[in-house]
Amino acid sequence: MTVTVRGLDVDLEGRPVLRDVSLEAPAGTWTAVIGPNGAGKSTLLRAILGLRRPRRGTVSVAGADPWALPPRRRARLVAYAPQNPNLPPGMTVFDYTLLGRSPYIPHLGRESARDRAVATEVLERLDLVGLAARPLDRLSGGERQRVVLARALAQQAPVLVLDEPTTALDIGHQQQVMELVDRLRRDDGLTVLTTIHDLTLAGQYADALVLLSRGRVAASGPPGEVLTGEAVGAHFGARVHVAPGPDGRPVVSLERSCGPR
Ligand SMILES: Nc1ncnc2c1ncn2[C@@H]1O[C@H](COP(=O)(O)OP(=O)(O)OP(=O)(O)O)[C@@H](O)[C@H]1O
Repeated sequence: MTVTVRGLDVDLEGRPVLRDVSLEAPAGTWTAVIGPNGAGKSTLLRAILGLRRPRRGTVSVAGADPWALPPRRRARLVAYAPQNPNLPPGMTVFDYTLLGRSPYIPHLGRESARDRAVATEVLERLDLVGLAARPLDRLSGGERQRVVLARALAQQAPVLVLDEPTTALDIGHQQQVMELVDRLRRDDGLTVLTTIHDLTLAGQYADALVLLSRGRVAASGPPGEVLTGEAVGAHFGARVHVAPGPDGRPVVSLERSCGPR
């Protein structure tokens, strides 16, 4: 399902946070929104989720305005793994994952065997089965992050929105999560939108990058075009070396200044 944003302005507490932002994420593609802290990346995702009302411009998910959709219909269309979710202490990993099935469970009804099977399968795919009975407040940071992703995947929505999905993960789990999302994108045609600070990881997995800077799109397109040393220098204030990796996608490394030892 295609996600389209056109000429979006969002204000928060009377301050402009997004200005004239446009992007198009065709069905079955992965778009990564990158940019420095405070650039407006999470706000853009929240506008796409229908959680922030634009001052101007439009958002369309599969032709629908997410702001206007009833929450259950919206949740069947778009799944979201936030950066800092509210995790009810005491709730188990399995029950939290099962919350992803809420849009399919009738009001005052109970989850079905299929809902439980979907939750179990997602936990298996994320290496979390051994933690299924563990309360959320007794997990490591990386385990918590994978559980939040598990809940979003259990939602089985055609659009997956992930806000910084790998920040707390070790390199093995980063690869596991990125590969899993990429497989779902290819096999089930999911449209993936993610913010991500690791520019090399963004360039490796995304079909397109959108570089946000001070609330505006500074560049967008294939990773090799967006991730240049000049752009990273200008918008992140970082000195980096960008070179094509083995697969031709850009690898971004920090350049250390050569001072006296
Ligand atoms: N609820 C809010 N009310 C007012 N201002 C907000 C609110 N949430 C975020 N902002 C401001 O909006 C701007 C964009 O924030 P946002 O969280 O979208 O940035 P970001 O690019 O995701 O940053 P980061 O990389 O640090 O997560 C920031 O200046 C932030 O202080």
